[in-house]
Amino acid sequence: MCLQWQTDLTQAAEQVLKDKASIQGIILASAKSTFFAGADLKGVMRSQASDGPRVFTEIEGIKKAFRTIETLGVPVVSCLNGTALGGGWEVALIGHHRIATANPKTQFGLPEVTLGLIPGGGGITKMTRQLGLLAAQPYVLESKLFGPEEAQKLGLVHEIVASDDQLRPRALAHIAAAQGQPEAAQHLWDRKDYKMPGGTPSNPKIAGMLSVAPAVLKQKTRGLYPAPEAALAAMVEGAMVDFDTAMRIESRYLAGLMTSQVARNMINTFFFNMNSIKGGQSRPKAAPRYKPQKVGILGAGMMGSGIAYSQASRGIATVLKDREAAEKGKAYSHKLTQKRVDKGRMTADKQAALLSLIQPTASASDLKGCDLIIEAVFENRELKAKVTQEAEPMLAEGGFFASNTSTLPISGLATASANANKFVGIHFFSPVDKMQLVEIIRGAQTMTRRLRVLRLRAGPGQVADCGERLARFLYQPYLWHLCDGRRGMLGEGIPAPVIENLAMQVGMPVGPLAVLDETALSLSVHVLDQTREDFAKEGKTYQATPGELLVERMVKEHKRPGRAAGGGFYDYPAGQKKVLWPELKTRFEKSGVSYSQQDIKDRLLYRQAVETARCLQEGVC
Ligand SMILES: CCCCCCCCCCCCC[C@H](O)CC(=O)SCCNC(=O)CCNC(=O)[C@H](O)C(C)(C)COP(=O)(O)OP(=O)(O)OC[C@H]1O[C@@H](n2cnc3c(N)ncnc32)[C@H](O)[C@@H]1OP(=O)(O)O
Repeated sequence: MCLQWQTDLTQAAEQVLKDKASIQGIILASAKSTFFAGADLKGVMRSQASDGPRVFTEIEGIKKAFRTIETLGVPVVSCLNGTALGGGWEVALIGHHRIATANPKTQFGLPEVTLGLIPGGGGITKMTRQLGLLAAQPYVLESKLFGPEEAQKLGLVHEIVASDDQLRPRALAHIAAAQGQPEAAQHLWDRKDYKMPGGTPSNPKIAGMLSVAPAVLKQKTRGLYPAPEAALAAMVEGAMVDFDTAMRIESRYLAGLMTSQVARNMINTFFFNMNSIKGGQSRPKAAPRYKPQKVGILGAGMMGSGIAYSQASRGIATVLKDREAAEKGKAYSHKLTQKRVDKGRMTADKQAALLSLIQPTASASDLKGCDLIIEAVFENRELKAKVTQEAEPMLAEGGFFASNTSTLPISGLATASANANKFVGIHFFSPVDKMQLVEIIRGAQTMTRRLRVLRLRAGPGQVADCGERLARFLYQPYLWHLCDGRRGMLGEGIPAPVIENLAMQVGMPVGPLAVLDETALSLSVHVLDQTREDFAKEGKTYQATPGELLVERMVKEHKRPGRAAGGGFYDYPAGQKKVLWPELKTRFEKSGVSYSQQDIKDRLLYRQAVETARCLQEGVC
């Protein structure tokens, strides 16, 4: 929906109006494999708050042309050969009759709110009038997309054809059959006898539900996303007025959002940046994709067991080695898959096939022939060196070795390896089966080519390539510094519930103290001890931060090592929700400490911004 398209649309609408007498019907079709991708998001990115009035006029201009076509008095048929999203679906909705090609890859719907916008090209008004205020909500407020079959069930598509070449003949046949039938040239909502399915907001049942809808929505958005709130308002306000006024209400809300910083940020992040990542922007262009045939995992703790699951679920033969816990580690994959089997999301056969790929063992000789071995043992240099030296000789010709360490410098660990140039960090995140990020860390001697191959091999999702940043890694120091600031606040005497709640209010999924509990306070203390030792070896003294000292007290003095060990900043009563450890109040809170909620929010976010900028500066990609 770029400017050129807007001009062409206006001209086409003026033309059909002139030629009205000689037109029997109109076919909307696309010359591309995608039917229509909607508003020009690059154009939206360029808009500023001061463009509001102009954007409102543009939106209204587009909808006036839509209206000219759909109220001309002739049947309009949309031939949907492919995906129609956002403004693209709104174009499809001009048609009184919609025919789609059967294709499981085709997507229809209104993704606007995921981009900080609303379907203000008629999408809200028309979907609400077609489906009703309640049934339309998932499609408008939650951007639920749907394929041709679901569209047909919803009455949004009227015919499905097997192939694109059948679209035009079917459309022509429909137009021929519709001659002399005025209702075939009219939308449902333009008919005199139209009634909104389920009722309008004046219906007491609907009114009751609508009275709680803003609160329910706010619980989900925490008031941080303006688009879903605007979409709900446009739906409800629009349902109380005539069609044209409803369309204008939509346009007003959309113009405000389209020229907002929030929408620009969301479009940039969730569309353009995500597309670049998915398209492998930083991957080498020429290197072929590669999948290891056999992977060895050393250590069947929480991380090792999760990594074994992640490899096996991608069809990779996996050897899980642990002196005592290998069977237990494999049982973790059984537990994960059993939940899916129980819910009918996985067949028992598929579960059995996945589990058969995991070979638990206590013997290093079973690692023979692995083309990748990932060490995931306890964060202890001596232990890591020992298992590296034991396992490395088992690697297949050309194979390489990786450490899943989250805290220890790769170059240092690589000194235990006979092939430091084939030694890298592959850092998975906990819980491995859920977390998309995998961090690849180059040691000082890691061959770049090795790293490139690895980036194509790596785990579940996105990969960050970071050199050995600040002698630790990308995400870990990121989290470290963030959490350090936050636990430091607790040390200043700020009440723990205030820190946790304000973090959630700025958009974090859980509070920082909860995150620290998950990653284990004992791990932080272990790193602190190791850092002190490292400094001491160089004749220096490490000055621990207030945050580090607080966690050290939690672990060493109060015996609160974290969630896995039964409790940390939180208590975890069995079968109940976690609660903040009541003694935090007496041990850390300082009565009379003064703080501003806004300052705390800013501190939480500034730290994140500074760390992100530092990553960019250091070329992490
Ligand atoms: C001054 C302010 C200007 C104001 C403009 C006023 C316009 C007014 C319009 C108002 C009325 C309508 C309002 C409407 O309700 C709002 C919207 O429509 S929001 C947009 C909703 N659409 C989407 O979210 C779809 C986005 N696209 C996709 O999901 C996918 O591209 C696809 C359609 C599923 C196709 O996928 P693929 O085949 O894999 O193709 P690619 O994704 O690789 O895309 C190829 C290429 O095209 C670029 N591109 C795709 N869609 C858009 C887009 N909507 N805007 C801009 N560019 C788009 C994509 O980035 C790729 O580019 P490349 O990487 O090759 O450079």
